[in-house]
Amino acid sequence: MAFFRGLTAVSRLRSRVAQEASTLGGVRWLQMQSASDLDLKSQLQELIPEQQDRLKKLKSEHGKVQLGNINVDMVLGGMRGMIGMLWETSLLDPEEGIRFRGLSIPECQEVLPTAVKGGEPLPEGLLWLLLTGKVPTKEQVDALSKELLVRSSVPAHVYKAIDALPVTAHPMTQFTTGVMALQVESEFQKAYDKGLPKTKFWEPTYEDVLNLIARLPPVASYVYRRIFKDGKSIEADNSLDYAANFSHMLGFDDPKMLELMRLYITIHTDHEGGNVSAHTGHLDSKSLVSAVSFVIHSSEYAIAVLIVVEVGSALSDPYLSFAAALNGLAGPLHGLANQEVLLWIKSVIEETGSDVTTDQLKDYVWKTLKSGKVVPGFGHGVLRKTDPRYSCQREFALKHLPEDPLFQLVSKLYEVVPPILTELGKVKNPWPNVDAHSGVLLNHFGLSEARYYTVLFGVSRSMGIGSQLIWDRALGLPLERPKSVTMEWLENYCKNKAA
Ligand SMILES: CC(=O)SCCNC(=O)CCNC(=O)[C@H](O)C(C)(C)COP(=O)(O)OP(=O)(O)OC[C@H]1O[C@@H](n2cnc3c(N)ncnc32)[C@H](O)[C@@H]1OP(=O)(O)O
Ligand SMILES: O=C([O-])CC(=O)C(=O)O
Repeated sequence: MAFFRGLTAVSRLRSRVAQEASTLGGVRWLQMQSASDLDLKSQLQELIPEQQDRLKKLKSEHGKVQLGNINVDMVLGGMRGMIGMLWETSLLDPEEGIRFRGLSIPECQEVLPTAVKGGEPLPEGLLWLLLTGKVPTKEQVDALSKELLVRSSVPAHVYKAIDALPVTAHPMTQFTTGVMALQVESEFQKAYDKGLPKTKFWEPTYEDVLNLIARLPPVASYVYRRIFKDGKSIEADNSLDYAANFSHMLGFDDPKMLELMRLYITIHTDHEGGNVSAHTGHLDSKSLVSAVSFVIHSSEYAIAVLIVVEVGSALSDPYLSFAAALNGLAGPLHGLANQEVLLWIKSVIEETGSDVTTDQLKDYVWKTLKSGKVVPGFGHGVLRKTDPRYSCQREFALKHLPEDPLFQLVSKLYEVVPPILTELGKVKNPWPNVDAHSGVLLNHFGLSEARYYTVLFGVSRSMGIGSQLIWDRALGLPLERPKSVTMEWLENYCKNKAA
């Protein structure tokens, strides 16, 4: 499998598609693609043996090669910089940001199929790329859109489980509850119970992941309409692609909003494996935590959970893993930051009025810091430059909503916040991250309920976490179980080392 790097890779890709197209007669080639060319699972079936051999070779030839030293700071500092996990779908560079299977965000915007000419990439295309490492044709993307649509029906008990919660429950609580309720349909769990051999684990995992991704938009929009629109839900429009249909079910049909949703879902999918949500999903056994927390909310649902717990800690299915991931995403230092940013921006305006001056903004940032809070949307655990996900959202705003007052405030914050964070002397990255920008874009098109934003993030992240989970099973990756130590152990170790 080719993993493409840099712009040269993009041109290589382009010429490969062009070559094949001309050999077989241009557009006709596209029409002549066989059913298996258009079927994602068949594509994976071909790729998996190759990758299994690759991993085997890596292990046998280079298994003992050292990847660096672990020091005490790393152990005490949240494992920053420690390489400890295989994650095939994306890789994060501190300076240039995320690459999905080797392609940067601008490169994805250039080569992935779009719904409108020159528009934003279709997230189905990114899903195909994450899973196969290959840039799909428009026909492949359309086939995947249809496949997701076919898989998208949600059993009634899911909505009942959500309805068991008070309408005031946080949207993420309601959303995760819906995901947990979907779990009762897990193909993986059924196959595992029947004694499916390990070599075939990836197949029901694939079914679960695709079903999960397909069913998240109806569940997520149900939560939105339940909380903010008096429970009046909107039917899916089967003529639309994944992101557009999601936007439609939420109640937003402006063509620019559909484009925003395509961009939003594309860029939030994956951020290599060490971020809180991806790592939690990968770790699997953490799912038990979310399973148990659910029992508190709904007795109807608790029955499902108790069945799951029997297999959960050994090999959790994609629903359990993803629910665990969502619980991590719901933390304010991670995915909840996009909610926090808009609320914070609105609080600035509340305090200073809409014509906020640079000095007023500086004062407000200092006030936030002095009250012991972080400035949401700035800083990062890995990145050391402006997040390219921020930059592409800024490009979108410059193109579609340059006059929006909140966008202008976000632009002002870009100038004001980094020098202040730098002045603190401890912040490793003073630049904005993805969450600094998304809220004002959504708000512009009428999706102004900030508390809901992390649900959108969750829908998108299912594509990254789900894709890697399929590969985890295909490659037979083992249970993750790093070693922990006590302070006493570290003190003794360091004393002995010094002696
Ligand atoms: C999708 C995402 O998850 S992107 C991140 C979304 N989160 C946010 O935007 C919240 C604001 N940002 C932050 O809290 C942090 O920058 C994080 C959590 C993203 C990264 O944390 P770390 O890797 O620990 O960052 P870093 O090493 O720079 O932290 C050093 C110090 O600077 C502080 N710091 C970092 N960013 C900020 C910030 N935006 N505002 C105030 N202080 C900050 C940290 O709290 C830490 O302080 P401490 O030593 O007193 O505990
Ligand atoms: O990479 C991280 O730690 C956080 C982040 O930006 C993401 O998960 O999207």
